[in-house]
Amino acid sequence: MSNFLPSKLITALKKDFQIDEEEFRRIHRQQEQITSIRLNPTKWTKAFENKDHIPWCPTGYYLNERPIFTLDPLFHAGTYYVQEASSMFIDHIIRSLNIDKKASLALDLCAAPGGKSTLLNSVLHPDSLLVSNEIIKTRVNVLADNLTKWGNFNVVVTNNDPQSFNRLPGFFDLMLVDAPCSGSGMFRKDEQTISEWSEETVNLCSQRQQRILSDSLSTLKEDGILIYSTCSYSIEENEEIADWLVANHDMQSIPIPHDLAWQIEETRSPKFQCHGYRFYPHKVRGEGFYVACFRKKKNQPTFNTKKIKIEKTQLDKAYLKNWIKTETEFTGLLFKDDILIIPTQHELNVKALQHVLYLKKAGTNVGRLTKKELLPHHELALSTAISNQIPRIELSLETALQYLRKADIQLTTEVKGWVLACYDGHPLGWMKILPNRVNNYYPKEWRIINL
Ligand SMILES: C[S@@+](CC[C@H](N)C(=O)[O-])C[C@H]1O[C@@H](n2cnc3c(N)ncnc32)[C@H](O)[C@@H]1O
Repeated sequence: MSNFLPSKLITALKKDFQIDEEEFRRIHRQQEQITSIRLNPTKWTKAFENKDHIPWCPTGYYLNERPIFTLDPLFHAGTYYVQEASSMFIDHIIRSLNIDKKASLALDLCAAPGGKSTLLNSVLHPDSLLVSNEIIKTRVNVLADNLTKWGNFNVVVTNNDPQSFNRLPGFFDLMLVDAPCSGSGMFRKDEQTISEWSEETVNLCSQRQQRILSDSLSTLKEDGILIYSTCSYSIEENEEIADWLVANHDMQSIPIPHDLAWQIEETRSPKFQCHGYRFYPHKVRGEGFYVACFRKKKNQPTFNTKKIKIEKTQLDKAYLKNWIKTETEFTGLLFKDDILIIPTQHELNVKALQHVLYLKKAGTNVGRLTKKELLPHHELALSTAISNQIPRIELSLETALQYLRKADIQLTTEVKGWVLACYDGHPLGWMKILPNRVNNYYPKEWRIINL
């Protein structure tokens, strides 16, 4: 593969960053596949104990081989996310800037499929609200599904153009822009990115990155933090964007303290000496990645939430008490016939978002009220807010896979009615146990096929 690495990129990397060409080519020749996962702290599993830790992320682990994740029920239960190791450095950034110490309103602007959103959702303070946005309609479903599996209800998924966030000036404390890029950092994982790489693509990506940022930066509060990242090696998409942010948007670069033994390269941008962090696969156990942090110094008028009307919800909370953990502070909203729960302290924020954006998902969908009963939603089964009083049935690996294929299940049990199908203690979804059969309520569109 290394012979095909674009020579123009290598020449630029040698000139601008003095990379070791031999080592860079050698690592691309090796075709080593690094597999890494990040555990969900609210759905802890011991299945990966004794694996190597990713040094910059306490919940990140390297696996020795790549299992078929689709055949692992714990994957479907949301106990971990398969994520490239370098990008887990965002966990370290949040902790070293103490962003996790207090509740924040956070926006992940380019969020699908949800790797960094699930990370933010875990590392931010639990009283935070995360808004995960994806512009491309066909990619929003996978983002919403991954956040549903992750299980927290302090999340909203939106499907909007970055420009739409101008309608919420000065709203967010934290904004992550993991921008679409030329993808050279993924050369080892995806050979197609090599043939698609050109200087022209790099320049187009750089223009698009500027457009995305200038279209949306007004939504960040004064003194709010911007984390900007790409999986590109090109200076035009990284350090030059950092300079452009300082020159045009009053952003101030923030250094990130880190352990030198991690072999992450700290760079300085050509004009304003902005701090940036580069991950090279011949130096770290991970793929190519760039990240930089900024504080917004510009005076920024803020969105007036007083404009938002809160209508009294008609929901009788007592009706939900058997389904939701007693300690959960939630507000129930009626959306069409479904009941959604969101954290009480974010009711106004969710209403503000609903006012100006297209919401694909808000909080946890608990289910639908029929005349006779609550028909529980799949989101509730995977939610960390679900009551511990709901009956659970532990399935063997074989039966769990049958369940996930939405096949018929045979069970011998005294329990009747709505039951959580569990694997290794973690809910996978609903079953309804009737006198003569078990109804499998795993969503059709989620079922495992062809395996
Ligand atoms: C690098 S990927 C994001 C990966 C994601 N943050 C994660 O960790 O799983 C970039 C995302 O930006 C989206 N995107 C593409 N063009 C965009 C645009 N013009 N404005 C905003 N987002 C865009 C892509 O659809 C893609 O989902």
